[in-house]
Amino acid sequence: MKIAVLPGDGIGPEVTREALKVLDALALPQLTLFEGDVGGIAYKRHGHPLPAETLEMARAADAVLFGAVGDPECDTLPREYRPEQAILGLRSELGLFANLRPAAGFPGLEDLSPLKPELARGIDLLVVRELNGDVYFGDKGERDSAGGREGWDDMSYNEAEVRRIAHSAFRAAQKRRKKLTSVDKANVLETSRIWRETVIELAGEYPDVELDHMYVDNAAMQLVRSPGQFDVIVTGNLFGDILSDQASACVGSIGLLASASLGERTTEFGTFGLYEPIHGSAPDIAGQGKANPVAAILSLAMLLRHSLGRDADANRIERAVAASLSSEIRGADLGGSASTQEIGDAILRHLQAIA
Ligand SMILES: NC(=O)c1ccc[n+]([C@@H]2O[C@H](COP(=O)([O-])OP(=O)(O)OC[C@H]3O[C@@H](n4cnc5c(N)ncnc54)[C@H](O)[C@@H]3O)[C@@H](O)[C@H]2O)c1
Ligand SMILES: CC(C)[C@H](C(=O)O)[C@@H](O)C(=O)O
Ligand SMILES: [Mg+2]
Repeated sequence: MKIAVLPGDGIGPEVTREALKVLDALALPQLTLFEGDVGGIAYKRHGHPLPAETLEMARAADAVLFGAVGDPECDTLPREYRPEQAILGLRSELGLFANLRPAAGFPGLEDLSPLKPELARGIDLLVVRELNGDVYFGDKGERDSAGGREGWDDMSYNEAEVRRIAHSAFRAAQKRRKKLTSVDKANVLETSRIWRETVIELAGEYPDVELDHMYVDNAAMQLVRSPGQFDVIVTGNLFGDILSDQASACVGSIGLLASASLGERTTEFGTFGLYEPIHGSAPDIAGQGKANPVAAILSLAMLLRHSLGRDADANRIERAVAASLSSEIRGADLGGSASTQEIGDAILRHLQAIA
């Protein structure tokens, strides 16, 4: 089993270190780790945020464990050299079109959510975010206009792109509470009209799944008003990015939510994938030991489940995280004072107790 570890920038290396501690404690046989540079650190060391050797390392692995990219010192570079291009490049080069972002309330954290505790307790949803298309990957640029410099980004989705992510979402719903909400802006966008019509066409193949549609503005509102109504949400790249950060705040902190990015490639043990927290490099707290490593540790659990076929280990990690959170060892993001390392150590202790 080969895992490519790409810690990246800012808090990426800090949270990835804690995830690797947990992985180490599992003492998996025949596991090889490869570590590569990605993001701002890769630009500074190799002149490119996604060096060819990093991409090759990712390709050759069964799974990629990714930290975060983003470095304020790189913000004024031409777009192709900016750290964020590295994660976009990995997602598209590796064909990872389905981004699963689960958000569920943790016992003991209800009072830390900005929502009423009874609402926070009811959150158990999965955002299935399309990851290879939309306005992220359309043509873009800058041109002159009567109003001065004008930036433009093409937004598009074709039927094939919608179909493959919709299949992923319907299948995910079948394994959960069988309810799928497709989120779009079909009252305004042609992209969304094709999206909605294509999802409806596919629904006939999944008669056991209840499908509804919601405009994204309403979805953002419903997510804070009554999040318990959602089971699986399927949406495009941009809307999924925004709604998943919002869902994380409803649960309690962006430091809690993990993600899996999957495509069609399978490995000897499962599905090839890239696993990362939904948060970024958090330059405002980097290097201070304040980052919550839970999202990174839960991303490792998703890696074990989807790419390495190790469900029991994944479940054990998830139980250890839940136990640790309810034991009130929490970081600054959750009103506590535990450091990144102390949170990792606490999870490790719970993991060993669960064995
Ligand atoms: N997948 C990725 O690598 C990824 C994702 C999002 C943002 N980014 C990049 O990260 C940089 C910073 O972006 P941003 O500030 O908008 O988003 P961010 O997610 O990095 O941070 C948003 C806020 O949440 C806090 N936060 C994030 N993760 C946390 C954690 N684990 N524990 C405690 N607090 C945490 C931060 O301190 C900050 O106040 C930018 O360069 C951005 O492009 C990268
Ligand atoms: C850094 C950025 C390109 C990325 C995205 O928008 O997909 C991030 O916000 C995320 O959620 O993974
Ligand atoms: Mg995001």
